[in-house]
Amino acid sequence: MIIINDQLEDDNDIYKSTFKYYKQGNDLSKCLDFSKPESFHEKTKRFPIPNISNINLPNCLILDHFKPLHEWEMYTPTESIPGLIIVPGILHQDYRQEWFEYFHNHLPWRDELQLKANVDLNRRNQNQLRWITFGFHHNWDSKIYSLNQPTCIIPKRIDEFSNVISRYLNLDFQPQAGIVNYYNRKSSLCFHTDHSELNHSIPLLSFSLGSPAIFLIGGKTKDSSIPIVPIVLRDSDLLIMSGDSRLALHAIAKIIPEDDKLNSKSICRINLNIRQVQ
Ligand SMILES: O=C(O)CCC(=O)C(=O)O
Ligand SMILES: [Fe+2]
Repeated sequence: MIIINDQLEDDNDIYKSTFKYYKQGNDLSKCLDFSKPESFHEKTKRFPIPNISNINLPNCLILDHFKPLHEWEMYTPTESIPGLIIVPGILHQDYRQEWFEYFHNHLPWRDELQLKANVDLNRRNQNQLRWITFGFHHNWDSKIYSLNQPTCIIPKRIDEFSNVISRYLNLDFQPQAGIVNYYNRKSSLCFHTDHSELNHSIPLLSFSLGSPAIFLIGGKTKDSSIPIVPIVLRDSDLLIMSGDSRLALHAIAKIIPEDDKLNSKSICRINLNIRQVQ
């Protein structure tokens, strides 16, 4: 009897079953996929990009890496929790590999940035890397940011990236903390919310590099009536979690490796997640 009850509970957890469904299968037919217009045209609303004729970011070395602003497209899914924004493919094709390599081969080994990681960064074991954090560090157990740490270092490229996005999209955003997530073809990330930051009215920026992934986003709690929306996040897609979506449950159910010969331990997707804490 008890076993049957347990089974029922599992089946009733739509978050668990949806995650399992997308983790196990390769069914992309219900996903919003911004590389396939027929998959998203009727399920998203497109809104205009702010009209900024010239942006002046002194010494910004990476501005040329982005597509010109008039080529950016901004969408919000009509069924998802409000406030979720997707800006697909913001980098020029020529720079995408270079950005992946920067986060894969360069950033983690920069001692002076006072990074934290799931591994000993002195050992340079790339394939074991799952995450690094920068800026105000987050205590995973207490879920509290160390706001009194003596220095809060934001890597220059990430600071410039945040500035370009804020200026282009007219956001009031200061990068103060962040995580870089490293995924291999077998990796996934369970449903969670990001609520440790003190000010939830400020959006969170999430930038994907490398292999596509199935991202799921639902409501703020599992008993919410808001549907879980599956979205394929591809190389150089920007996701902004603002408004209600800032505190929504979200997950990465599956990585879709594009190269079948890829070693199962090799990092094939990287996500940069930048937050303003206070
Ligand atoms: O990898 C992703 O796209 C999501 C990462 C994420 O949700 C997080 O770091 O909190
Ligand atoms: Fe998250």
